[in-house]
Amino acid sequence: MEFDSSPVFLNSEKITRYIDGRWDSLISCLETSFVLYSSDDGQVIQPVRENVTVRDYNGLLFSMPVCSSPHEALATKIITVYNDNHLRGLPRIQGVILLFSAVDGVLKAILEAPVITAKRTAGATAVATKYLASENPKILAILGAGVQARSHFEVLTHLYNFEEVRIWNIHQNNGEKLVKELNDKGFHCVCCSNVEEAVRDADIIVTATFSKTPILKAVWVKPGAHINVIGASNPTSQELDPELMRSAVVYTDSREAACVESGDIIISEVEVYAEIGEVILGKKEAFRDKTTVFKSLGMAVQDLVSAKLVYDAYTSDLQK
Ligand SMILES: NC(=O)C1=CN([C@@H]2O[C@H](COP(=O)(O)OP(=O)(O)OC[C@H]3O[C@@H](n4cnc5c(N)ncnc54)[C@H](O)[C@@H]3O)[C@@H](O)[C@H]2O)C=CC1
Ligand SMILES: O=C(O)C1=NCCCC1
Repeated sequence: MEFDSSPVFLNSEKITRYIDGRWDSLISCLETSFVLYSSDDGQVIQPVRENVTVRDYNGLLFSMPVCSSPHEALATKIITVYNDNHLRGLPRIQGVILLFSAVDGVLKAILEAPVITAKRTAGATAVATKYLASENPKILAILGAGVQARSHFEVLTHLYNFEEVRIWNIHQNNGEKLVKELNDKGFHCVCCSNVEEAVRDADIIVTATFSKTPILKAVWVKPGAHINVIGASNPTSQELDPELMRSAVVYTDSREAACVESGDIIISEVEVYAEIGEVILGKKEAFRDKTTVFKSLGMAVQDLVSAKLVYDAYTSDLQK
């Protein structure tokens, strides 16, 4: 019997076709992935990711393997993160996700990683925000104007009807460019010239930068705000002032990863109160009235469920 073992290759354009406009499905898959990860029953096996430093070029290589029994799938995301790539006119994050069957080990698909990384990170934030933010948020502030800033704008404006969306970027011209791009699509956003102005009275704040040192201070943040911390994914970088970290209830995606990868947690010496999966499971409380931080590191299981969503949509399209 012939066995066609060739995996399909899904490039960014194809992935966009199968994932765009599907925020609700993606958010629901990601919510499930948080629950599976934080359950104690071993349905998801996900070691802390490995990384290799490329010292000469300010780069990193990450390897992120995972097995999810309920999905009968294995995946590994392999990405490079090159902080100086904007100077080369290249994206900072590049790579692929390999999706295998857990039943027979067959490699089903190779998917370019950037679009899924952008969407699943924002989708994961959406899940955390749904549980942790105040019920009727009016002001959104986004710090950063890159890939994650865009996907976070998309998902959070999909979930909420904000009265105001403010964007700040270290290079104001890029902040203005993003604001123009969004306003041309019919939104109403404003570009702020400093962080304090951007976050004043904000109900939801997203930090999505490559800053190594804190950009957001406790005194600027409204008590009860919810902050999604997307950048600073290594033990020596911070986006939040330690005082702010200490004044908030801190949630994360993976406690195990946070304790070795998050500078915001390690340097501030704060306790992680809960994984967001534990909140969804009802094992830990969602303190909506307090200032909350969701420290997102990014998990391989998020890539697995998102890659599977895209792959399943692609294969079912082929059968039509
Ligand atoms: N938690 C997660 O699952 C994931 C986190 N990330 C992290 O999110 C952050 C943003 O990633 P992308 O949007 O893909 O990158 P990007 O390159 O598209 O955007 C980066 C933004 O950071 C700004 N920036 C750079 N240096 C800065 C500094 N010193 N201070 C303030 N702003 C600065 C840039 O102007 C730009 O607006 C990175 O830290 C990345 O590692 C990325 C993917 C997944
Ligand atoms: O989960 C991911 O994907 C990433 N996390 C932090 C660094 C860049 C990519």
